[in-house]
Amino acid sequence: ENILIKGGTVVNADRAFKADVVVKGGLIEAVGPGLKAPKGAKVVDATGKYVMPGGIDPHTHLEFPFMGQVSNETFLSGERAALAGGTTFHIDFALQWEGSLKKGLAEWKRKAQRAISDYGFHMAINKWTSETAAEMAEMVREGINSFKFFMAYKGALMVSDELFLDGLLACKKLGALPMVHGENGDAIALAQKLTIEKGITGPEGHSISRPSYLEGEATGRAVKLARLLNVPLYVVHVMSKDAIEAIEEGHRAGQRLWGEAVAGAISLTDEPCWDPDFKIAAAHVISPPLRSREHQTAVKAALAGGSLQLIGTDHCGWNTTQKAVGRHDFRILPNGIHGIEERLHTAWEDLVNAGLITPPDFVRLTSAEAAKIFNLYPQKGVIAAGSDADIIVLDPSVTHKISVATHHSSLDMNVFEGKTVHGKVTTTISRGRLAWDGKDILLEPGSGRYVRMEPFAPHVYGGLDEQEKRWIGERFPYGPAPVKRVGDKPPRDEL
Ligand SMILES: NC(=O)NCCC(=O)O
Ligand SMILES: [Zn+2]
Repeated sequence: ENILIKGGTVVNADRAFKADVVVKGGLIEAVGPGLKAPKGAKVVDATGKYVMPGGIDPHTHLEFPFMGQVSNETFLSGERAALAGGTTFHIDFALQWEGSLKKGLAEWKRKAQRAISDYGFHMAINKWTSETAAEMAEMVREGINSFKFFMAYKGALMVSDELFLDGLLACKKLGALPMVHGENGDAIALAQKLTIEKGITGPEGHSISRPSYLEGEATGRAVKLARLLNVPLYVVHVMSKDAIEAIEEGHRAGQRLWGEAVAGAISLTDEPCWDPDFKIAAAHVISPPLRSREHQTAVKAALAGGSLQLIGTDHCGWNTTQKAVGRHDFRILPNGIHGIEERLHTAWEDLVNAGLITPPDFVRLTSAEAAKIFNLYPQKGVIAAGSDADIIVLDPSVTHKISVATHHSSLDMNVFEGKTVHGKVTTTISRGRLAWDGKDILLEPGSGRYVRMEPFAPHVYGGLDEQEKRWIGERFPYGPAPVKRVGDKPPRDEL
């Protein structure tokens, strides 16, 4: 498909400028003023609109097997929702399967057979076997450059500090990025038991038993363990002031450290978890939990100020019947909320329209930074000649209300129900294909593509070797050489 996008304002992470964009053969062919339409090209009129790189969602769980069920949102329905909301690439979390990473990857490739957009995988590790380090290397050869470790979910996905440390070292050797879910799983398991014993069994018990300081504690621990080994670290779904402070402390210590906010934490609070209607309360259960307005304000300030660097969703879509399993015990209520379709619209409303960030900041937070971290830049995350033609057109003058009645997700609830947003994605182009025309999704099931992500992303690992060669003392306790003391005999090989 050849496409000319005419008359818009192109927004990249560094600047916004008036330009046309020509798309040919799945790539952006040219960006500049007064471009001519190639033969047979569709013309998209972007006058008065923003032309931006498609959204990259670094955190999704489609068809996620978790807490005894499989989340309802599939690759097909989830990507339809994503494209309608302007997200053209997402990274889904494959899980180690029966102890094997290879089996996990095969299982997630099977799930993605009906995909329609570009996607990639992270791999989560929860067991360390004699095969794990070798399998991690094999995953990197397969195009996975990030591994996730859960400090929460005791008895299921939770890892010990020992496993996490092994994982950090293995990641560093491979040039892969470790990711961490920071919540203290042991303490939460006990707090859950005590909450149930008090007679609190509903969704509010989920929030009560997961206080923000347990998120802060685990995030701080993860940050310090990464500091000990000098390994870059990515903290997923930061929900609290406490976790932000732990990340800021790591930044002050000079660590390579990224913090991800999720759409829900920017636009929602935990108040609905106390709603008398179980359906509404249950729909808002996610881990770490949504929090009070004070924490929401801190998350937005951290995105505006630079302590958090990107926005994902943690999209994990459960239907009300699936959530209903936890009606009398929040410990078995499937955790997770959605956002893959809403993320760009809600972030535009609550960050750009609210005057907290500029349109280029928006592109950095929703697309460019993720592309850099996961080593896809400038293939993705920028409107430039030679880049993948993953493009959105956003009309800032269109107002709409988010609703289950109009969303494209397969879910029967919407946690953003009734929210009015100013600005709408009217066109989405996925790898040069017109994917969304403001009314319909135009792509065929199975036309999606797995995208490899190579290790040693310059944005993450660039210069680390040189840094370590030069470090002495506290920040690099293993070198550069032991102190030679008076009276010590030289080692044998020096005699
Ligand atoms: N976040 C959540 O509640 N569900 C998905 C699993 C995870 O990311 O922790
Ligand atoms: Zn997640």
